[in-house]
Amino acid sequence: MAGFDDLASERSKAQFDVEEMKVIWAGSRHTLEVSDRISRLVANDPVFRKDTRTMLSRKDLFKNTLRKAAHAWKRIIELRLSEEEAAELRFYVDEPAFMDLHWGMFIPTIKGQGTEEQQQKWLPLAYKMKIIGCYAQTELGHGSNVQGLETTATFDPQTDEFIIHSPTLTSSKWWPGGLGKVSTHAVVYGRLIIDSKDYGVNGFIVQLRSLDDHLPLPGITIGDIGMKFGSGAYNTMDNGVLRFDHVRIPRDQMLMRVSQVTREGKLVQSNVPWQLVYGTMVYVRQKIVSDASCALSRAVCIATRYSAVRRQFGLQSNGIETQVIDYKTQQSRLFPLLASAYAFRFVGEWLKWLYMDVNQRLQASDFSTLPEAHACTAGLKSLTTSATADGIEECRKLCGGHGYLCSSGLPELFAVYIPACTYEGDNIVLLLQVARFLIKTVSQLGSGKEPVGTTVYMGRVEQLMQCHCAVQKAEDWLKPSVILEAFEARSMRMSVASAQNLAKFDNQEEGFLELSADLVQAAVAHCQLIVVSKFIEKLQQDIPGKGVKGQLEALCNIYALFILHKHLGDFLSTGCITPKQASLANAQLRSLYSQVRPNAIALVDAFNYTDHYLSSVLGRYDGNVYPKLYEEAWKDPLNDSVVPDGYQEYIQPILKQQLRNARL
Ligand SMILES: CCCCCCCCCC/C=C\CCCCC/C=C/C(=O)SCCNC(=O)CCNC(=O)[C@H](O)C(C)(C)COP(=O)(O)OP(=O)(O)OC[C@H]1O[C@@H](n2cnc3c(N)ncnc32)[C@H](O)[C@@H]1OP(=O)(O)O
Ligand SMILES: Cc1cc2nc3c(=O)[nH]c(=O)nc-3n(C[C@H](O)[C@H](O)[C@H](O)COP(=O)(O)OP(=O)(O)OC[C@H]3O[C@@H](n4cnc5c(N)ncnc54)[C@H](O)[C@@H]3O)c2cc1C
Repeated sequence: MAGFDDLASERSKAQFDVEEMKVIWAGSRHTLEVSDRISRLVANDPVFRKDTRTMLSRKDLFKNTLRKAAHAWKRIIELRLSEEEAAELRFYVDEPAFMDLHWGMFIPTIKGQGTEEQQQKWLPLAYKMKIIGCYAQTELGHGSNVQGLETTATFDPQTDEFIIHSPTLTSSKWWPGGLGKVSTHAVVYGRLIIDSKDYGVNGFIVQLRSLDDHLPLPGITIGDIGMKFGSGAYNTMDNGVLRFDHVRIPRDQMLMRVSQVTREGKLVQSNVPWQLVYGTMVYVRQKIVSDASCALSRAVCIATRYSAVRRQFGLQSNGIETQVIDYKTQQSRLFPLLASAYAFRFVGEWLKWLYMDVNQRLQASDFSTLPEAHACTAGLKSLTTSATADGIEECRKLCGGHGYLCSSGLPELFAVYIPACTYEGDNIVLLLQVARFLIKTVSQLGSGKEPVGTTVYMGRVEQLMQCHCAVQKAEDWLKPSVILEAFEARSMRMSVASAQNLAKFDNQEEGFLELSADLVQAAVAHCQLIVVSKFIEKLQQDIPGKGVKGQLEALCNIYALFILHKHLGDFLSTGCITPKQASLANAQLRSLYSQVRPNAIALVDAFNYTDHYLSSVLGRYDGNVYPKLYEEAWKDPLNDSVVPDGYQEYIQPILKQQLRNARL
């Protein structure tokens, strides 16, 4: 049987220790053990089946999600799972649901923006799921522009309460996940008004529904905002609409870590920067970067396995056609995505560390690294989600016609993933934040304030503005120092050029708007440098296992040279490399593809995904694609009857020419 033999033979060709690569991918032996155990637990539980998801009506789909969420919670309690194991279980259940927002945003917001007392009051309730919360920031009229939110929270000194109100239609909360049908509580972002004075946006804990009968509390109008892109996909989530009509909450339900309102109605600022009100977004953006490597690797795993099973043209002497993975065009589209999945994994790991480091500093009242953390999370969220969304679609095309079938798993993965380019900050809006940070850094060069963190390279501005790439032969592109210098010089020169162009404007804000398309490109260049440099740093660690390091080096070089090839215009126009060096990079890339080719299947096996998680007939571990595709087709409800419903009303009259006769 084609698929079985092909994948078995591919696996036997691997030149590295797959089990050790699994550890590298997972992050540690411990994480691998947990994710392996929990993914199998989910895969073997019939309640977590997901093969009918794309065929259910919205109501049935949603109820099924509720059933799975309740079952997941039951299993978490029964098995006494740790926080880490519970998070893995929710991940492998693989269905966007209110739980994501409760655990992923509501709880972190209370932890990050609540005082000690507020945490003590609310967190135990939330941890035990006695209340279910969501994150209600975006409104019908404003999402990106958080300072433009219109919901008001007016302090009433008579009663020691805030009055939460939606003064306009556009102030309706719109989009929050989990809000539409499930959440009992929300962190609501609104304008703090004291004595008619507007103190800007803050977070408030508001109860939305009765804990007895789930009905909305007085003054609250609430519902789901309707069907979203694709079948199944994100429609398991109840993204909601919410309006307040003078709803009163006690004063102590304003999240008061950043600023406090006293009983007398005085606003007291604590020593933490006001930007901490935006802290949950930084936390989630960091998570989204790790999630990007999961979504991309999932699509790549499907496309790689299928490319080894699928054969087209080129009869060989043994009468067998060529595996499509052997076509150079297939490799040049697929292997950069494989390399990107690994690159995003490692930059995600680093970003997690950076976030923890910033958090520890914040506890010790050191706020110095917050701007860098904001820029890195915003930029990398944008870079990785855009590349992943495009990458999933490319994987669909790599699978030819069968990739368009829901049973390939790719259409739903694409539909569920693409909003990541929008939620937690539109990707362009976020890159503009990075650009502001870069322009600020460039403007401070020479002022005595040394660039820090990921902008340290900018301290070598003179060298980077003048350096010439030393590549003379294709293999020179394999040297990490050569790659790093080219990426640093490109980023430096693009930022400096943007800053110089900006300086020509009398009004900096106007200049920023006028040059924003170029500024976005400079931000992308900086973020790509971060990804490349973190991959290179990873390779400097001790990497055990036969051949593992060699494979990762090849992937790192593929990622870097692919980006160089894709953005050749930047590298050439800034004079970082010559056209001859560009063509040597291309030759090296081709040679790297040949190096990865025999290891491709093993490199995707190292993700350690179960067939349940992949939910793809094309990506099956055993490669048994054709019989399963055939089998899946017959499961479609349209095939329940041989003659379709509607035959007599709509097909028969055409065939019998009754319709034409009626018109004549
Ligand atoms: C097949 C089935 C598969 C199923 C898979 C299921 C898997 C599920 C896995 C899901 C994974 C993740 C789940 C995600 C769920 C997502 C739910 C979505 C939630 C949301 O979207 S919540 C809403 C998010 N909203 C936004 O992000 C809004 C974006 N806008 C902003 O962030 C800001 O308004 C702004 C930054 C764009 C601008 O703000 P503004 O106040 O105008 O500020 P500026 O004037 O520009 O800046 C002022 C200074 O503040 C600094 N700053 C800005 N932001 C921050 C920050 N966050 N932290 C620190 N500092 C910040 C800025 O740099 C300026 O500083 P300066 O004065 O220059 O020094
Ligand atoms: C599936 C999904 C789940 C979500 N979940 C939540 C949730 O749980 N809680 C919550 O509060 N919100 C949630 N959101 C809302 C989400 O955070 C916002 O949609 C997002 O921040 C983008 O804001 P917007 O919709 O206002 O886009 P807009 O800002 O209106 O963007 C429209 C266009 O304008 C451009 N644009 C906007 N501003 C600028 C600028 N300054 N310069 C240049 N171009 C600009 C953008 O690039 C984009 O092309 C969710 C959204 C989705 C799609």
